[in-house]
Amino acid sequence: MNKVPATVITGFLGAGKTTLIRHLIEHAGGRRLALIINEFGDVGVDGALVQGCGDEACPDEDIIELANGCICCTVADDFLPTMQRLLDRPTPPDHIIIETSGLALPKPLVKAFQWPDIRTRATVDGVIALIDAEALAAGRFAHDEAALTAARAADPTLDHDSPIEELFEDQLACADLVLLNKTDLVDADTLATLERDLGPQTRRGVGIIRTAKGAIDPAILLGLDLGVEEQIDARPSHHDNEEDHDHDDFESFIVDLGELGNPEPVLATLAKVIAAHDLLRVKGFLAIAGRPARLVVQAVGPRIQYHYDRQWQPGEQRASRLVVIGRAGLDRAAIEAALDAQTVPA
Ligand SMILES: Nc1nc2c(ncn2[C@@H]2O[C@H](COP(=O)(O)OP(=O)(O)OP(=O)(O)O)[C@@H](O)[C@H]2O)c(=O)[nH]1
Repeated sequence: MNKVPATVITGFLGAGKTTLIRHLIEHAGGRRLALIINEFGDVGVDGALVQGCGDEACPDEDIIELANGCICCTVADDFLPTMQRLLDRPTPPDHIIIETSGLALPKPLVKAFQWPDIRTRATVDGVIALIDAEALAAGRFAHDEAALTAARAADPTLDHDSPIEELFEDQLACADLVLLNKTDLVDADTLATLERDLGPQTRRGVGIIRTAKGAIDPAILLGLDLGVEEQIDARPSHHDNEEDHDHDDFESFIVDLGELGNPEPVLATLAKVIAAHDLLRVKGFLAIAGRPARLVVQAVGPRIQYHYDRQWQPGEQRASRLVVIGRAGLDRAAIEAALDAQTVPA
């Protein structure tokens, strides 16, 4: 029996995974794709952004959201039953695309393909890691050398990089192909330096391809046919000796707001909040008073992007909802109060 190939898309928060997947669906070339989308927060922003963008290649019922925390920690409860249901269908999809949350380790997910009921019917075609070139150039995945040296001086047994750096390294070490994305945001010299520095962090023979907005021919990504689950044990991870990897280093919550005033002051406030609380990621939908369309807001570190994506539907509640993700210990009350001050009185 032919196994259904599955491609795992990994990459830190905001690297461009959903954008890449939209591009894949829009250029599927006759393949019937199923998507499994996993988000750290549980608002389902990514699913909402992919729905309807390629009905023939991937109708909405083939987009499955796993919003119960990071997929790497809920493999048995969420991921395996989902895979089983997909594979049990009378006509399973031609290819399964799995978007892991930006804080997920890809290795436990690939290992799930070793489970008896899955390994006979599906295989990991390849693991693709996306990197935000702008964030990498800004040093956002590197540890603070001074802080680490001080911590090691206090505790010589300490063998712990920053949690972000560990995740970044794990995602990279698991990849069969690396996409250095957001090349439109950095200059050519910087890109060349990034590529040179990334080389030694990837496994031998792994290619690094430059992309902008995830625009790449799906034929390059899909059909690698590597059977990664057979070799995954040889790929190193910082978390190999841990029973259970938890995400205590990070925190996420949802801010629910009503209708907001003019977008400019709202976005200016958001920029201040992100800087003041060193937020990693903010995304969601805003209802702007007097505007018939909803405003999609996407912030990755300090960079905020936004656009109106569609009209509010009849019967749909005009409300604003943002997922906020940062390092553990966020001052939730202060963040909510600052954003709530932008709400217009009902
Ligand atoms: N300028 C630029 N922006 C990009 C590119 N790729 C993605 N983006 C933007 O970066 C933001 C995050 O992109 P997503 O595709 O949502 O990233 P993600 O990796 O799915 O994010 P999480 O699921 O939250 O981890 C969005 O505003 C995208 O429009 C790119 O190549 N260039």
